[in-house]
Amino acid sequence: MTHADPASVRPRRFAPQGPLKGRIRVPGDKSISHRSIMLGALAVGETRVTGLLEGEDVLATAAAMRAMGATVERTGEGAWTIHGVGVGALLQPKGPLDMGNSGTSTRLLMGLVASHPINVSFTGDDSLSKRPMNRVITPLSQMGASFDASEGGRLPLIVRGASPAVPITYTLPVASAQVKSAILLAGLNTPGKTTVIEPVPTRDHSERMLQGFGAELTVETREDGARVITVTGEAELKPQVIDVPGDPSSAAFFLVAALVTPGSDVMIENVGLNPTRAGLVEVLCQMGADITKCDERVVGGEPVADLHVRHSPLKGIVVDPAIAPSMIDEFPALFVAAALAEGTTTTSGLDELRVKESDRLSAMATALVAAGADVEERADGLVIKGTGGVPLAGTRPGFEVTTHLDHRIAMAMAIAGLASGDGVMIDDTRPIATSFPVFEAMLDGLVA
Ligand SMILES: O=C(O)C1=C[C@@H](OP(=O)(O)O)[C@@H](O)[C@H](O)C1
Ligand SMILES: C=C(OP(=O)(O)O)C(=O)O
Repeated sequence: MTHADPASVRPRRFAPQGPLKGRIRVPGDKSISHRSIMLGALAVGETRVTGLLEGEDVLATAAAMRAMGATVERTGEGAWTIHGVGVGALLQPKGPLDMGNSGTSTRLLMGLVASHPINVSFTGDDSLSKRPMNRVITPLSQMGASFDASEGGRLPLIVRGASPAVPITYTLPVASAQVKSAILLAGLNTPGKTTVIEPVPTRDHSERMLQGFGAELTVETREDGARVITVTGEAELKPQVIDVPGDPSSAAFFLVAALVTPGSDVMIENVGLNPTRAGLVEVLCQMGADITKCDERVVGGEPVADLHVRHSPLKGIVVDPAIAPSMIDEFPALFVAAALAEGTTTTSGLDELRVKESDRLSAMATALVAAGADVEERADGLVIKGTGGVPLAGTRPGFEVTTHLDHRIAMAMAIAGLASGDGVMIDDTRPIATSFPVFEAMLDGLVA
């Protein structure tokens, strides 16, 4: 999709609606879907995946793995089979790999390519081309790969893989599961042991899935809380059958929508609640949310539950910055909840939000103020004085929220529209398809 094409933008006003009622099942987890395809493409034999997220980001990963030799086929809704090439056997793609809007595809695939004897060119849309890649270029260069990147370490860029690559021990300077995963994936085809030390735990889907595919991978937690993750290279991965749980980052929008819309009562089925992802539910409960975890179970090696959520009066809190990595993509949704809560919500330690698909601190502050909220933007967080449940005014006629090619800004502000007097006008809903193509249909179904 070319988000940049002005002729095809899809603006929409999200109007106030009655209560949200019913049961929904959000699509599969984006992080796990990317990794299922990548590891399936490296295992010899047939990997079968169900519940795969068929969003544009994951489709970009699928296309890239095909271009490097794997067979990746859709067999039904969310059902995919992958025949991998084996670790070390990725092929030189014929042209550039278009990563679209997806940071995860880009950084993880840069890791995979870095230890293969191939040269790969990566391109992306305007949003992705602004995002920092030096965070992966630095460790992957230490492993022997070389890079021709655009100014400031950005896309478009070329990765020249090293063969053999050199194992490293690397301490993450930023809390980033993408950087961690890029190094571990590079380590798969590197002789010896590659170690990543993460001072602050981040989502651990790569570790879980690498172990599931049979890689030799150990995780130790040091006394200071840092995690030391070591993968042994020249691995042989065994194909798997994977059922992808629902994405908590997608469920987040419906949790907040139900909480802020009077009379709402919604069951969200099959939501992944890996502790490295479940921060939002904890923070919302601290704010007074009525959320019950039902039928807790394990799906695809990940903890899962059905979440029963009912409209609740929320109160503002000071959000502990230590919880940020476990809800890093959920802050846009949380900011909307804060705008409708009683009292002040203070967030900090969120510098990473400035380098996502957009600068999410600035984009959300601007958007919420335009919708009538009281927001102060600080260097590393937002301070939001809530209305105590009184609907926001909504955007003025002729004004629209700019989503900056950022799906999460679009969805968060769509939810704000439900709890507003005049609704919220969004400039372009197309970015939503990167992570949650059925978002609007699901929302429209719940308020019908
Ligand atoms: O590893 C992943 O799948 C992801 C890691 C996070 O990014 P960072 O590693 O940049 O924090 C997150 O924001 C992104 O949506 C998905
Ligand atoms: C940051 C996100 O994704 P990515 O980094 O993969 O573009 C996101 O989905 O919120």
